[in-house]
Amino acid sequence: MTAHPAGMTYADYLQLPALLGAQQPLSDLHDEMLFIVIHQTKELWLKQMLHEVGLAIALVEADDFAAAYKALARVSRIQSVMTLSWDVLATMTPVDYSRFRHVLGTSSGFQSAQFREFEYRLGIKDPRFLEYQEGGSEGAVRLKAALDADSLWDVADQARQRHGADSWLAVYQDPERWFGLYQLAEKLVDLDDALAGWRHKHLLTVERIIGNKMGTGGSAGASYLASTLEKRAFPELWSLRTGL
Ligand code: HEM
Ligand SMILES: N[C@@H](CC(=O)c1ccccc1NC=O)C(=O)O
Repeated sequence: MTAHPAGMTYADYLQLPALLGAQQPLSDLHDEMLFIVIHQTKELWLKQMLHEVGLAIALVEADDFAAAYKALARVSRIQSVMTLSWDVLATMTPVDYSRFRHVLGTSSGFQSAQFREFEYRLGIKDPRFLEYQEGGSEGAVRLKAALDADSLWDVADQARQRHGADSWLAVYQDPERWFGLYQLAEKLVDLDDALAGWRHKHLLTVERIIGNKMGTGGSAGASYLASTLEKRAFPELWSLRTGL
């Protein structure tokens, strides 16, 4: 219900009845609440990061680099918070988790449409992950749109060409000349760096909590997650460094 601003309360504005009514553990075990809260928080932060990345893409297309840096700097700060939150989850012991893990069934992080949309919007586009979404669902529709749209990498690379820089290597060889592009590229590296840091903490936390058990989503578990550590949204910005 939307209240008139004069009668607006904290709970109305933040829709707390809906938000705080959405934690419904399926077991009566204490730690399942933590598991739900961590994951819901992560989905909220992903929502905010997608909001910022969408803005950054439009700003880079409009050649407003300074405003784009601001949105991207916010994304990397949110990524830091997400990476730190693994330490909260790691207070859950293997036995605590194993007691309610069965309620999860075959659900898993593979099905996080927003995580995949974030990867797609940056430029990590593996269409196989579309299969994990239920056909016609909001997640599936958004994910398909993200797969087809220009990514942050696409628009950054178009900006480089528009400004007449021969290559990203040339930008890094003369950062003063290409200052706007150089700063933009370093913001992209910050995002990729933070994403790899998040993946690494996920792997360590998983090893700590389930060892080498298989994942509920059907993967081999820790060894699958280890294979994702090599993923980069902006591989060219990493490889060019060898030539500097
Ligand atoms: C006890 C805690 C957790 C365990 C044991 C765990 C385990 C796993 C495993 C084994 C996978 C591979 C898919 C599968 O076979 O299930 C996976 C994927 C994933 N998990 Fe977790 N996870 C945990 C917590 C989290 C949390 C807190 C988040 C988010 C903040 C998360 C996000 C994801 C994402 C996004 C994927 C897909 C990764 C990719 O394909 O690159 N997981 N997780
Ligand atoms: N894949 C995890 C389960 C899991 O973590 C999960 C289950 C349901 C909702 C979110 C989850 N988080 C990320 O994988 C496991 O194998 O135990």
